[in-house]
Amino acid sequence: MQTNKLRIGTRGSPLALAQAHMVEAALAAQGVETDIVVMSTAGDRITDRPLTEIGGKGLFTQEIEDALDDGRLDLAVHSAKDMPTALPAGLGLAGYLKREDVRDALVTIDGRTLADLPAGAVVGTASLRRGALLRRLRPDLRVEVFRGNVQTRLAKLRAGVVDATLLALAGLKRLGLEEVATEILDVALFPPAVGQGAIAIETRLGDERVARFLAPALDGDTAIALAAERAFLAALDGSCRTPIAGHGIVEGDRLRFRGLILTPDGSRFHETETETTTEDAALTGRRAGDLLRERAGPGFFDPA
Ligand SMILES: NCc1[nH]cc(CCC(=O)O)c1CC(=O)O
Repeated sequence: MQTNKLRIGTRGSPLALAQAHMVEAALAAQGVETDIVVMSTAGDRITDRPLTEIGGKGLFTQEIEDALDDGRLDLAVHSAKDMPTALPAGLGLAGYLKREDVRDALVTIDGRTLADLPAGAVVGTASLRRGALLRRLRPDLRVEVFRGNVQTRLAKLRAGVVDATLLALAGLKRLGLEEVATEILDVALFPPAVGQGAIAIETRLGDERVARFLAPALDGDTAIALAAERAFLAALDGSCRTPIAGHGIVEGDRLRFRGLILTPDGSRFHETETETTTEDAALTGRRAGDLLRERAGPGFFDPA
């Protein structure tokens, strides 16, 4: 028998599942029935090497996108932060749920804040951006590569493998773990990754049926901010090897955008801040990216 349920593809981590359930709930609110299909990706299976070594962001999306492309799925739910700027032919981001808090949180076991951590304390993070921002503020700390999903990282922290870790507050909130955050870091000091806090919904381009069902669940301001941020990332040709932060804030018909690139050791950085109309979001992001690339000059991202 033919079923009209929409099939939602997701990774199987607790955070991915929580996010898929949020999309499911948004669709259920309009009477749209769904099935959640859990898929494993290369990024989930390879957990013993830094992501930069295995080769990029598509790692967490390939298997899901293949299933979307050949019709086994109708939509896929992702953390916007984990989505490459270029998607496979025939697929696109239909939009985003309303964005959660974009900030990073420091987590320590004993309640010490970033300022309280002693010299030499070990901070685990897999993110080049967090590592570079951390080194810029506290060059006396030791930053170590630290992978695994949110629960795995918290378990390593409790086991004493590291003294502290940095996680997206959005993820902690969605997992009901907000209270583990020791310190919520200000965006001025710790600007977020492009897309942080936003849940992206990927669909087949031209699938009008799915687009119609999704439309009421999507948030316009989030889409504007993300258009600027993702254009910024694309202009910088941002790979996993580049510490980049980009943050768009929409207020009425105005968009404020801040972009930052750093060397991995945090010693050098270039930053830009602009305000434009929301209509120019993608252009604003692209110009900011071009500007920083030009200012940084060739070689900025190449390890010396
Ligand atoms: N790369 C993993 C990832 N992708 C999205 C989030 C958090 C949720 C979000 O940013 O929406 C996380 C975990 C983290 O950074 O702590």
